[in-house]
Amino acid sequence: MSATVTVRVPAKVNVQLAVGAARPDGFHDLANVFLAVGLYDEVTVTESDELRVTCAGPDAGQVPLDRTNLAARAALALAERYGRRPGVHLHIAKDIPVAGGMAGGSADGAAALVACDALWGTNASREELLDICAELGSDVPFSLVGGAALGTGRGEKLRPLEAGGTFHWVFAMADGGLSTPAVFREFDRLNEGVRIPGPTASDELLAALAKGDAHTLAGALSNDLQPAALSLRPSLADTLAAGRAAGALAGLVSGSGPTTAFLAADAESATAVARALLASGTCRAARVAESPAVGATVV
Ligand SMILES: C[C@@](CO)(OP(=O)(O)O)[C@H](O)COP(=O)(O)OP(=O)(O)OC[C@H]1O[C@@H](n2ccc(N)nc2=O)[C@H](O)[C@@H]1O
Ligand SMILES: Nc1ncnc2c1ncn2[C@@H]1O[C@H](COP(=O)(O)OP(=O)(O)O)[C@@H](O)[C@H]1O
Repeated sequence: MSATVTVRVPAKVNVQLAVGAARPDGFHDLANVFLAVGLYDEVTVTESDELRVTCAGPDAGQVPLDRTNLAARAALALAERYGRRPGVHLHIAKDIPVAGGMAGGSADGAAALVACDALWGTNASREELLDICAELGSDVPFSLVGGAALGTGRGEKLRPLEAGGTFHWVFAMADGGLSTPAVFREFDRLNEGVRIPGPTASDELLAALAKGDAHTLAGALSNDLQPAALSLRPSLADTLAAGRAAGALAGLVSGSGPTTAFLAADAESATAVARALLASGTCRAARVAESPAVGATVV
């Protein structure tokens, strides 16, 4: 048992996000094809008198440092389950955009859980950790496992998927975030009176993912939340147009947005698309990243 543990955890993009009708509990059933991408946060935990959260990085000012922080909630949940005092300092080195549709908060929750488990020597089983993750949020279990997975239910029930080869992405970060509940509410408003079929994953998309075929994957990318995100943030249409004009195979809103994701044919093309996106003035930053990436890992 060491006095400090650091865990690295990736962001995600949803290569397919099929959304069903609102459930009585307010959530939506999903067919959520998650892919972990190589943009990372790092969470470092150290023994401390009391629970404390600090955060560094360009978006750090937007991260809550109280007990609503998902990293703090994860530490509290594990401590409660094992009858421990949650005395830790959690430091988040944040590179994943905040409220960007890339599951940054979920990533920090999963990372803190793995880090506290190692620091405290609780040796929780994978199933227990996944259980706690699902209590923390719909996206948190995927941040733990990484790679590629199909999330059903509200996204928390995972089936690992094969992802052959490396995919090259460009992420265009927008100014400000979008609230996930607000985007789901806008989805409901836009679909009022519409009969929404049960969400299912596309066989073509899963086959392209398994083969590592970027061109076919590009044609199959889809996000049912995109119209809602565009309705709340119309300027994202300009970013999508700029990325496509710059030679991306395809572009889409990442999850609930407002980050937009572009699939490129190769690393060279990704670099060119990122440069053109930044020059277009339609985003605040453009970053290249590869997928798949491994889930929360002690470093
Ligand atoms: C949309 C997605 C796609 O992966 O990601 P983001 O874009 O936020 O990263 C996820 O479904 C977000 O998951 P997560 O951010 O963990 O959401 P949660 O904390 O579980 O739920 C926040 C709120 O979002 C709505 N919500 C979330 C998941 C779901 N399947 N149906 C919903 O309607 C509900 O209003 C819920 O109260
Ligand atoms: N560790 C964290 N990092 C970022 N945001 C957090 C964290 N913990 C709680 N939050 C809250 O969660 C909200 C959603 O953030 P985030 O997970 O980054 O985006 P998204 O749900 O779009 O993927 C933030 O606006 C913030 O209030």
